[in-house]
Amino acid sequence: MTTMESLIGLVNRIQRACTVLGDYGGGDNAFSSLWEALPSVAVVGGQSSGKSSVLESIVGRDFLPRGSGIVTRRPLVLQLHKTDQSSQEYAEFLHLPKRRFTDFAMVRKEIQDETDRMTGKTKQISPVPIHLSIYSPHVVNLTLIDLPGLTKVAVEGQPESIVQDIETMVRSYVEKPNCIILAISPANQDIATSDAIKIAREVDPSGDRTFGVLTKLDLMDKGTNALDVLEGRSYRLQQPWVGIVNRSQADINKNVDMIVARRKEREYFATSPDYSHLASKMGSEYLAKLLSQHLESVIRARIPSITSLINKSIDELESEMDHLGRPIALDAGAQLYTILELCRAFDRIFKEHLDGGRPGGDRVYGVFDNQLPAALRKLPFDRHLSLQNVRRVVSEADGYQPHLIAPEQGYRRLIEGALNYFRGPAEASVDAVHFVLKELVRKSVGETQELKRFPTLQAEIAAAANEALERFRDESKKTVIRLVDMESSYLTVDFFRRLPQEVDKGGNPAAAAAATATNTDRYGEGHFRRIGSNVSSYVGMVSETLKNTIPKAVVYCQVREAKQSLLNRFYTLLGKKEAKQLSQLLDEDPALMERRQQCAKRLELYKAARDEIDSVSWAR
Ligand SMILES: Nc1nc2c(ncn2[C@@H]2O[C@H](COP(=O)(O)OP(=O)(O)OP(=O)(O)O)[C@@H](O)[C@H]2O)c(=O)[nH]1
Repeated sequence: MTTMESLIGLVNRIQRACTVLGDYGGGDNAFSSLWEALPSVAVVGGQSSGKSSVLESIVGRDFLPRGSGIVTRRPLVLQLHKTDQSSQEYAEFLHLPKRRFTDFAMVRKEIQDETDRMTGKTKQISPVPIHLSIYSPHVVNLTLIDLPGLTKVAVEGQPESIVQDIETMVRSYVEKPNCIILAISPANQDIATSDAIKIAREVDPSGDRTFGVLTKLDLMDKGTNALDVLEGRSYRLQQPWVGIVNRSQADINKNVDMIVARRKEREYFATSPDYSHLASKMGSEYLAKLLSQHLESVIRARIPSITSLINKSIDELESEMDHLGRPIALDAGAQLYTILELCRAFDRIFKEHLDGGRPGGDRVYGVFDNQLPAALRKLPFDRHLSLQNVRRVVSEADGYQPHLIAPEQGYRRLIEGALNYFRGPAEASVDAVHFVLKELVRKSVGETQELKRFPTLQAEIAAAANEALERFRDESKKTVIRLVDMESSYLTVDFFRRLPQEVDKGGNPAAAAAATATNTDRYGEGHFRRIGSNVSSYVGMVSETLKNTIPKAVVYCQVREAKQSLLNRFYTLLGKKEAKQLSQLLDEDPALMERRQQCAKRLELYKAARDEIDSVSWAR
């Protein structure tokens, strides 16, 4: 069953949590304010209009600082908690959580001291509220915010801006649509000149959330009364006006007890010829009940939207926390674990690029399918196997004794010379794949969201990956060059055995004729052209082979290694690092740390608020 206590108590607790976490109205906060979503009652009025007196008579205790000039210089959030009839009255400040004040003179002193702590002993003001809770059987559950009194002139020792500063602070509270305005005006002044009504009218023109309170009824000139105001004829509000008779200065000086004062106030209204017909709706006790009931109904109406604000904020904050990353542990083991997790996250993305799922891996195949064959086609074999060159190479190989049947040495030299050309495309394929892999590392580092918060580690992983790729490239180059060298070191015997001499044996007359011609033409142009063409077909065959084996070597040495052991060496080095070096790797951007801290604080606040709401069972 929802009770007034539980609803107002709930808002009290959320307000306290807000203040602890630096979220209060008028504060400069980058986040949407939960405080602002909560209903509150702000006491507004000109200096000496009787604000403190009203507050004290609602509480039934003297506890507010008194003095001339500006006394209330910080907002005072006064939370009243009704306790069992038998329990002792005490007060507690949020900034002094373990101390219970039973002497209300000490409460007054602490308000003064705490004000001075924030503003110095100057007459400056501060928007940071002081939170005071009063637990008493004589109060109703209610939260009131006492604000500095509106003034028209700065007094000695105050900056000229004070008049405006106070108004700005008061306005920052009362302009919030959730703020109930307790507008205090003295009855011995023309209502048209009331500071409280003036500001209330500006921020709440319809008068929905303004409660007009008329103090000092007893000080009105004889023969006059405030019925025009109290009955709503002078200035109409949606809520009823409440008249009050507080203790006079003389009563205060005589230390007239609050309980006595309340009784006297009741008697005043009961016996007053002007107001006795309104007696049941006048006085500070009635005002307290009225406010409490109103606050309760406002809170009840606001709960669904507060709940949805809280849930929405929690979702937003959690997703922001996920984005920012959770805080890092301090011990070396946990740090190493975090680093390894981050490395793995990067590695996973890198592999996705290679295996598909993310783009880029296909460019490796592009190297094998386009670049390598194109480079092979462009090799200058025509020049190398031109008639002129063939003749020159063969002759040089023969020396003083020209070859008799076939130029074995000449063939070898021509073939070796041609095969040498394959080194270029082989190495170029290695380099091309290297650059594809390097680019994928760069992309993967950028795409690893988790790494964004650790610029140092990000750079180290990129460096380690690139260094590994360099090693794989060296190994790959050695392997492909070896493939080319292997082709030179042992020629395919079958190929030569199948050359035209063998064709002769087939008994083909045309071939036989050609063979005869070969003999006659042995050292002529045709002879060298045939040598060139034989070498060319041999080289063509080797080219086909290499077109297949170079990709195999490149994938084996670079792509496969990158997939399997890109960060292996880095892992080994990590294992040898000391705690300090590990935490250096997890060095975060300070702005990010700050943002996370703020987010975490907020999240804590909203979760606490959600728990508070959950803990109250609502009557639907
Ligand atoms: N007789 C009589 N005196 C009152 C009444 N209300 C306030 N006073 C006196 O008016 C003076 C000012 O009252 P406060 O309650 O201090 O007024 P305030 O608005 O809090 O003043 P500041 O804190 O200075 O802005 C005190 O001397 C009170 O005793 C009232 O209803 N009747």
